[in-house]
Amino acid sequence: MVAVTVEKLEKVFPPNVYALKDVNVSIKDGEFLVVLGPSGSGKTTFIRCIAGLETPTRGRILFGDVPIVDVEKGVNVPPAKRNVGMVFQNWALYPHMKVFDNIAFPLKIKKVPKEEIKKRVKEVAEALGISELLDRYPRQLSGGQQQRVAIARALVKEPQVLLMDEPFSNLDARLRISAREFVKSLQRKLKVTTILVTHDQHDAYALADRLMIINNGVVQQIGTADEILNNPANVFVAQFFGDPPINILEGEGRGDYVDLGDLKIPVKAPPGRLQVGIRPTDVYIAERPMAPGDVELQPARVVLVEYLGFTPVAVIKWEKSEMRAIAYDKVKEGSIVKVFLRKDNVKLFKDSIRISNIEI
Ligand SMILES: Nc1ncnc2c1ncn2[C@@H]1O[C@H](COP(=O)(O)OP(=O)(O)OP(=O)(O)O)[C@@H](O)[C@H]1O
Repeated sequence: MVAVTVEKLEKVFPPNVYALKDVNVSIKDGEFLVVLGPSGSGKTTFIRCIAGLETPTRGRILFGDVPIVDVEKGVNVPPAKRNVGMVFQNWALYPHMKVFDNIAFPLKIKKVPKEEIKKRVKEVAEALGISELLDRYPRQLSGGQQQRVAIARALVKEPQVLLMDEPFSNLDARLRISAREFVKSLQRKLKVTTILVTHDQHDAYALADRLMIINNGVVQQIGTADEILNNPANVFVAQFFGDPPINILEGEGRGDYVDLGDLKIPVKAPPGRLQVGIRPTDVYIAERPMAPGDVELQPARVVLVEYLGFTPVAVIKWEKSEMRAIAYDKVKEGSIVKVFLRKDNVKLFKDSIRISNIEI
C-alpha cells in the first residue's frame, strides 16, 4: 500500500480555534496507527485532513513520496483522487439501497464496468463474511453486520489508506470486542495502512501497532502501547492511557525518596516539587513481597474495594495520601494492610513532564 507522512500540520478554524498544532507523524506502509485523545482534542480534524474533507492551514501530507496537501505550494488533491477508504462513526449506509448497492456505490461513481463491480463486491463481501447479506436492506442487519458493510464499502475501491473515525461507538460492549478483533485481523490480512480515531483506550490498546495521543490539538506522544504505558511523556498521557488509572501524587524530592508528607516513596528523586506516578499494578497489598526488589511502604487503611475484571483493586489511604492498589490477599474495607511497591516502575514528573530515571 503506501506510507503516510504528516509534516507540521496545523488547522485553525475561524476565528481562532487551533484544532491541530504542528502535528508530525510518519505512518509506515501497512501500519495500524490509532489516534487517541479526549473529546475535542482534534482527532476527527486530523483524519478529515488526511481524507481531504478538511483543508489544513499549514503543513504537508504525503502518500508515499506524493504530496496530497502542501499548503505552502498550494497542492490540495481532491478527496476522490486520494484513494482513501473511510468508515465513519455512524457508518452512514444508504437506507434505501440493498447491501450490494451500498458496497457497489463507490465503484458506480467511478463508472467501473458492471461485471467488474459484481466481481469486486463479491470478493470483498466474502472477505468480510457478509456474502449472504447482499440482498438485504441496512435496517434488516444487526449493528455488527452494518459495520462490516460500511467497512466493505470503504475497502471495495482498494484504497491506499483506510481511515476509521470511532467505528465501534454504535456497538454494545460484547460486539465491540468482536468487531475490534475482526478489524485487527482484516487489517493484518490486507496490510492496508490504517488510521483509526478513538477516545477509547481499550480500542487503542487492542488495535494499534502504534498510538498517537493527542490533546488540545497537540501530539503528546507517539509509540507502541507498551512504550507509552512504561514511559509516558507527561502526566496527561500517564493519566489518559492505562486501566485502572495511574495514581498521581504531589511530593517533594529528597534525594533518596519522595516525601508525600504522610508517606515516603523510596526512589531516587531530584530536589524540588515532583509528581509521582504509580500504576495500581505496581503497588499491591500482600503479606510479603512478590518479587525481589519490591519494597514495603508504611501500612495503609483500606477505604474501598473495587474490581478490575476479577482482580480486586483497593483504594488505600495513609493519613492524607490515597492510591489504588491491587489486592492479592482478600481485604476488608476498614482494615490496616501491608503494602508493597515495585519501585523500579515508579514514574516521576516535574511540572507534569516525565523525568527519566537516567536524568536523576
Ligand atoms: N467546523 C468547525 N468550526 C469551528 N471549530 C471546529 C470545527 N470543527 C471542529 N472544531 C473545533 O476543533 C476542535 C477539535 O475538534 P475535533 O472534532 O477534531 O475533535 P475530536 O477529538 O474529534 O472530538 P470528539 O471526540 O468529540 O469527536 C474542537 O475544539 C472543535 O470544537
